[in-house]
Amino acid sequence: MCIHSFPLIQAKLDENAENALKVKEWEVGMFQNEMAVSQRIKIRRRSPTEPPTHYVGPFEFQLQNGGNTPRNILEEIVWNKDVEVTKMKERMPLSVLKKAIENAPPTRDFIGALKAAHFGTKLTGLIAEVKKASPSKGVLRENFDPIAKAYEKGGAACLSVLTDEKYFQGGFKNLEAIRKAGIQCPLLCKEFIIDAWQIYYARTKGADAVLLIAAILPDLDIKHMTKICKMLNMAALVEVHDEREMDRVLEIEGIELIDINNRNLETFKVDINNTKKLLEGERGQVIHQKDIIVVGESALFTPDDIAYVQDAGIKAVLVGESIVKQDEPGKAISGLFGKDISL
Ligand SMILES: O=C(O)c1ccccc1NCC(=O)[C@H](O)[C@H](O)COP(=O)(O)O
Repeated sequence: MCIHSFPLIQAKLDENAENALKVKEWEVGMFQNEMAVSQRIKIRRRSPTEPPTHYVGPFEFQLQNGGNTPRNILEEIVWNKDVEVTKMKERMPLSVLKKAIENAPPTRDFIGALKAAHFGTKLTGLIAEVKKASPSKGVLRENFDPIAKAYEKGGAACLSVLTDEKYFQGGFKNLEAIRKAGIQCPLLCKEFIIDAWQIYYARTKGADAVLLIAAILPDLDIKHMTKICKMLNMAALVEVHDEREMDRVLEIEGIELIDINNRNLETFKVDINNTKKLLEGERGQVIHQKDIIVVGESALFTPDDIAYVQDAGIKAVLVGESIVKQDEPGKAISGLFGKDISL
């Protein structure tokens, strides 16, 4: 019997084929991408003037000329990341990473650590960031070798480690070194993830969680990557900056951890009111119903800042600059919270 006798099955097959095609189109950056536009993602995956090297079905891509300068820093980072990841994938195919993961030590429970910190103390759990430099602030700290230990001693629940070399002077070597130094805190790989391969790679380097940025990933990618994280026993911290991104992410099933970035990654403008704005009204209710842990991120400098975002409904904060720049980062944590949170 022919499949056309079963219209429902045929419809499902058509839908799957259409989804697969959409993913492919997204991956090869077709026409600045219909799908990205429909989700109002302004960040293009790669420079539109690169030579067409991909095919979808019978069609060869004719990428349009023009607009080959990144429109903002985030787009520039993503275009560079695309080139970097393509080269890394050639050197280290997924099959090699999967083999390495088979023998890797188990991951640590990132979400569990944040919940324990929050529900144990009723304070916000701290994700302390190991960040040498950033595009907006330049070099923040020359030497941060002992900083992870100081953070842990100072009461951090988890650590965030920048692994991008070009823009943040970070690296996977830092992630590996921190893991090998006997740090117990779960580790977030703070990267610009545009390809699922990077999640496997992060896992081989000791990450317990990865960052997925809604401004650069369409829903299908977030969905797919979240599933990969679950499969690898890792947490996915999904970053949003505006209402549109928050609404998209709240529609995706299985999201457990959302981070509201107070920094606009296209303009560098920071505003901690952003956290409050995105948690108000119906969005806050949905987050509560779905039992999602929300992290407040960027530009948090004082106990008043922490109290403000906590009152808005966040359960954890991700903090870089205000503690990484201090001579004694452990003590800086107490200063930030207005009390010793290591007890
Ligand atoms: O900080 C930047 O300049 C930046 C530019 C482009 C993409 C990401 C960027 N930063 C990542 C972050 O948002 C921060 O590292 C993180 O939120 C911590 O912020 P802070 O406590 O203000 O250092």
